Amino acid sequence: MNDALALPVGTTLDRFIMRKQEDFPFASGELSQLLRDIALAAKIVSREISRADQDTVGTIGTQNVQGEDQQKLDVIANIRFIRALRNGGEVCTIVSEEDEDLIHTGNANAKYIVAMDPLDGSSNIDVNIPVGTIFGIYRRLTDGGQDGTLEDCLQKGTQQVAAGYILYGASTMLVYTTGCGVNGFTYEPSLGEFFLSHPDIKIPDKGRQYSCNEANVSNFPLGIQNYLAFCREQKYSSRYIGSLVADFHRNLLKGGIYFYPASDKNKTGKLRLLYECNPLAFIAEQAGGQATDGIERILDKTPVALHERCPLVIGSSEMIEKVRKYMTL
Ligand SMILES: O=P(O)(O)OC[C@H]1O[C@](O)(COP(=O)(O)O)[C@@H](O)[C@@H]1O
Ligand SMILES: [Mg+2]
Ligand SMILES: [Mg+2]
Repeated sequence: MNDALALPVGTTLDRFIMRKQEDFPFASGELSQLLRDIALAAKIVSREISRADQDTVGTIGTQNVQGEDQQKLDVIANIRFIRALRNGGEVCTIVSEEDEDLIHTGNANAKYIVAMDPLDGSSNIDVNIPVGTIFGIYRRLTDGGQDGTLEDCLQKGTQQVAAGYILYGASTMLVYTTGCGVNGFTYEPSLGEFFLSHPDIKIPDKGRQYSCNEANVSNFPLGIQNYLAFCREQKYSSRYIGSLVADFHRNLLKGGIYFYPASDKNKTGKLRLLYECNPLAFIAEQAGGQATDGIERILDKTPVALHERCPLVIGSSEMIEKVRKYMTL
């Protein structure tokens, strides 16, 4: 039973989390606290992003494990989320896009693992285009008293206990699920609070927008090329911000499809299974949509490496089904 409908728009995130916890008599409050820790880090990063001065704009001269130049805000966001999760005490180990290896927080008895993309849409930071943060939360498999292990971190997306994203756009929004529907909260900086603004989000079964980097189309799988031709025939609108969180968020609210398929340039796609595809796939499905690699359900994939990539096709259910048909013709 999703009780979000019982809580009016304007309810604070804190109150919402508390109310949700009441639905789970055996809940111990640790996941609730973890969600609050994430919201705290989001408020700080939102402030950093809106500053846009020499401390936050530009590259930092280092590369991450993906070989991408790290933007200052990639590193700032990474530090801020790690610090909030460490100080919060509910997370034992973190997987981050910006760190090659596991980050152990020292909270050896903590129950949770977080996989995160601290700053998504890095190529858009310096030009004031919306960027985001993406996170997936798992319960560890191993006993407490030790750091989380690779086994704890390489769980299927179906094992997520919660997932969400923060969108740093015209306003800062936190959208998340704990497996009982999807809710969106808008940040009010002058009050320092997130307020429920989008209760019980449902993605339309069908949309008229598609998002992909068409520059790579010539070496997309034939099924995807044919689906794109279908979208054009249908006179669907092409919308591509180049920030996954922002493109996904628009499609979540209005209906539509985002895809980043495999191509000659990115043999296994570009996006990372653990901290980009799995969290957004959980949200998409909880909102009534779907997420696949073109054919297979993202959440059923068994991860084998922390930073592995996979093709992503995500959004309105009927559009994902259409892609699957084209891909299996
Ligand atoms: O520039 P491209 O190839 O279109 O890729 C854009 C995609 O890459 C990303 O920027 C990858 O995420 P990061 O910025 O976190 O590395 C997505 O947000 C976006 O959808
Ligand atoms: Mg990203
Ligand atoms: Mg990133």
